Amino acid sequence: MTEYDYIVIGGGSAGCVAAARLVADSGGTVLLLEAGHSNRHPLLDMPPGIFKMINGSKFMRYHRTTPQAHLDGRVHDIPQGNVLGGGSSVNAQVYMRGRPDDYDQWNEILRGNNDGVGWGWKDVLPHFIRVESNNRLANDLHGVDGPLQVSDPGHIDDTSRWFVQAVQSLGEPLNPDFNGSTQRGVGFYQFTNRKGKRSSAAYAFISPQLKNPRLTLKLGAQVDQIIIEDGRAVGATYRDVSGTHEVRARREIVLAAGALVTPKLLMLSGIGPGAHLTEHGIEVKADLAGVGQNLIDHPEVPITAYANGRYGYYKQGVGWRMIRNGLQFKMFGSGPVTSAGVEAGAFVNPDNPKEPPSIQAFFVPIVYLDRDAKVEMKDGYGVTITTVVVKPKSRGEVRLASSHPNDMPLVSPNLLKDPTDMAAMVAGQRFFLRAMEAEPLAEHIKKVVVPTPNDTSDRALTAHCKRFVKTNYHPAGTAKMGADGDKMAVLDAQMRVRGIDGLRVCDMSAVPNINAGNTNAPAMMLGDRCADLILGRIG
Ligand SMILES: Cc1cc2nc3c(=O)[nH]c(=O)nc-3n(C[C@H](O)[C@H](O)[C@H](O)COP(=O)(O)OP(=O)(O)OC[C@H]3O[C@@H](n4cnc5c(N)ncnc54)[C@H](O)[C@@H]3O)c2cc1C
Repeated sequence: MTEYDYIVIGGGSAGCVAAARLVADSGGTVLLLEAGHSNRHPLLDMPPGIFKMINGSKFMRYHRTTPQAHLDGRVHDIPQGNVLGGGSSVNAQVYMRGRPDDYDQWNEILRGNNDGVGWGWKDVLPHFIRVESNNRLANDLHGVDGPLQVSDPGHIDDTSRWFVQAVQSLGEPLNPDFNGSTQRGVGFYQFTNRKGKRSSAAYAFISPQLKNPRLTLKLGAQVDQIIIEDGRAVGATYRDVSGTHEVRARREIVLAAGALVTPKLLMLSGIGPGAHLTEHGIEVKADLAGVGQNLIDHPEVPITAYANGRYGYYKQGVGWRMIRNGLQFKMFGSGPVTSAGVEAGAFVNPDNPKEPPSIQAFFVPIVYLDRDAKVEMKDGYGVTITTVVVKPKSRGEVRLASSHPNDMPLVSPNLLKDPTDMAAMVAGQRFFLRAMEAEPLAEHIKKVVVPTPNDTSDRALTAHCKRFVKTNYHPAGTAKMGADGDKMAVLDAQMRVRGIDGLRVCDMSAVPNINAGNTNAPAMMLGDRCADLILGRIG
């Protein structure tokens, strides 16, 4: 049987960062087990490749929700990365951290019994900075020499500029840095790519370590279980094309299989709600009621419109336009191939602009609906604004379908179930329907088709949201850190699984609450911090 000092399970955004740091700084050996494919593929490298993959690709694992009663029984997809780099290899690359108060809230939750480990903004900011290499911003909030390439969009479509101007005409300020001193406003996002190439966790963190003899990377290695002996995590079993293997960890195991699979693996290993495990014939090693609970995701609802001219990215990825764009990129390193397909966005609070933003918006220069949106729409030139509730109150859960590792977990995200989330989303939809009617965007719009703009009553917009709400791809919180007195806490402030030695969780499962914004950068921060905790460099 093979032994390593550390085993990292899941080579996604957090797992790659943690593994790379442990290889570089611990002096020990590290085994990184990743179930998915290699990240070396042109579609993954190209910033807009996501739009070719989102509706069907081997690089994604398509989780399905259970029927959502509050959405009239609808079932929707939750795609997650199935590739080295995880979400960071397939995502839309928007670089976002959230707000300082997101992390100060975690700190409050953990205050009192945190072993001196702070989780406030001042504690996490150094990790964001260390990871980052920004191509425009250099100040006390941004890093310029980290491994992760963060850049302004390589190409900006005219429609994105019209959107930014339209939202300003509604009274929102232009924001040059959504990760700066204030989140509110409209502007152009920054992205985890550079010069037309994605900067995933795989490229930024693992590639530089590939020749390091202390790193062993196994792809296509699906972990089935963590081996627990006498209350300590000592190894894992995984399967690949050559069969089933058992590996051992001398020091620690770090679990980072993502917020939907991490709780499944904990439960398959006997760590979770006792009654639920017993129901599936699994021996209980640690009765932790919180495993799989507290599932948080950002709900997203589209507004789509046809354009009255040949605007946006429709057909830019097929036929002669694809050849022209490819040539432009090869010869000059510019053009649509350098855009992630999303360039502009906004953070607003339609109910009270003086309060922190409640809604994030993404402007997409195509007609864009997910594969499970059951609506007949003709192809054509157009644009989409998706609105996202940034601090949702709804909570869902992940449970086991069976004790068989091949079965996907049962996922119930309960998006928009809490009435305050629905009210925020309806207000967001109403606000951005106005943006579609504001100049200079309005003069290029032929017709808004989803939702029907003729009826913006609460009743009609609520029905629209129930019909179209889907994931913004940010599941989180299913193995949360929490204080000693919190019966639902799975991890302590050092990301250690309560009641089990030698096991930490460092992916988006670990967060007590979701940050107000996209989640790739926070996942990388968690991976970096977990490595520091293991190395004894915090607290
Ligand atoms: C389509 C899409 C678009 C997104 N867009 C953005 C965006 O623009 N900006 C942003 O900031 N965030 C975005 N996100 C979200 C962000 O990428 C994720 O929140 C982040 O990558 C999560 O990191 P993680 O480490 O928690 O999990 P992941 O990155 O999902 O890593 C989990 C890893 O574990 C592996 N794994 C799973 N099961 C097993 C197993 N049994 N054994 C071994 N390995 C296993 C998976 O293959 C995966 O590589 C997007 C996500 C998706 C899917």
